Amino acid sequence: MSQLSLPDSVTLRVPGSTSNCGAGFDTLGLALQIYNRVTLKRAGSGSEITASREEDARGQKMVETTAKAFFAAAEVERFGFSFEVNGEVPPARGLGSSMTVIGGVLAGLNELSGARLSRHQLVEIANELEGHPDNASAAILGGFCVARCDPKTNRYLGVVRVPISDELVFVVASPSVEMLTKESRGVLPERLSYFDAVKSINSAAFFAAALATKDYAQLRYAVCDFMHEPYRLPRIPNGRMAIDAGIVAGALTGWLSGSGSSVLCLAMRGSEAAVGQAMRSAFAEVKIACEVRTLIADNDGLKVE
Ligand SMILES: Nc1ncnc2c1ncn2[C@@H]1O[C@H](COP(=O)(O)OP(=O)(O)OP(=O)(O)O)[C@@H](O)[C@H]1O
Ligand SMILES: N[C@@H](CCO)C(=O)O
Repeated sequence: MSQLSLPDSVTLRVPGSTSNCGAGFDTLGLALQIYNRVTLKRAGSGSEITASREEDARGQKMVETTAKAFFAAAEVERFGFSFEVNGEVPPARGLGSSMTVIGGVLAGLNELSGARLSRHQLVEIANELEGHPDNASAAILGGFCVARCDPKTNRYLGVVRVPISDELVFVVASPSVEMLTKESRGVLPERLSYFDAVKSINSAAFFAAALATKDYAQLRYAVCDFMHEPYRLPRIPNGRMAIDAGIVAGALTGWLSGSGSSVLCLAMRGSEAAVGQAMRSAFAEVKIACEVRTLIADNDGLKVE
């Protein structure tokens, strides 16, 4: 592509996502139809990166780090740009907000520079930045993603991606408390008991196979995690109760979304009102306000608008 035909401005629509899906820690990710839009505008000169508005400043460091990684990987000359992030994905609630920013910046710079990195190359860079490929693969590629990394280097190696039917709904309760992934990873233990690992692998493998083959009846109570939820969920008052109440009200199963603070129930279409009400009531018992959203899966991943 000639330099002359490159755009000066680009907007990316990037889906939020739920990751881990219980025991698929750092491995399973599922894109949801809730979006942020990341707009990048090339600066007239220089290599400065600036937030377009005051409210975008919280993303400054993340955008700078992402841009640095992009320019290095794409081997293109750095240029300055401004950025803004708009949309519905609540920050620090376990719905992949950071990946909407990282994915949007990577794909945006790909467009502005004409570098033409593939989507899998973008996932590879995003995985290096975040340290895990679950949200990265879901946000960039869409659908339900089982992502694989090199066990020695943690380099992203590839993904098995399954589109998810809109018969399934994801009822997400986001309590009013922010939970940063960095802090939420800090509460995890250094070691895991052998049989906690065995039980977790059993649940993650069963869940992925049942979802991929649309054997939905077998998803009931299918999520049992011993890797991260026992350490994180107690930090969210009535978080476990909200998931259990959703299941009693008709959901198939549920989990802590990403690193929290949202909790999520997976249900067949039609039961979302009862499930949402039950989840909201569980948080109301401990006087925690929460926003309840009923979402379906996004099967497209990020898009240039
Ligand atoms: N709309 C936004 N504008 C700018 N930066 C944002 C925005 N949303 C999120 N961020 C950045 O992402 C950080 C939150 O990322 P974090 O990984 O802690 O949570 P998350 O991505 O919402 O959750 P999870 O990774 O568990 O799904 C914020 O501190 C901020 O730096
Ligand atoms: N797998 C990650 C997702 C959050 O980005 C975690 O649970 O920490």
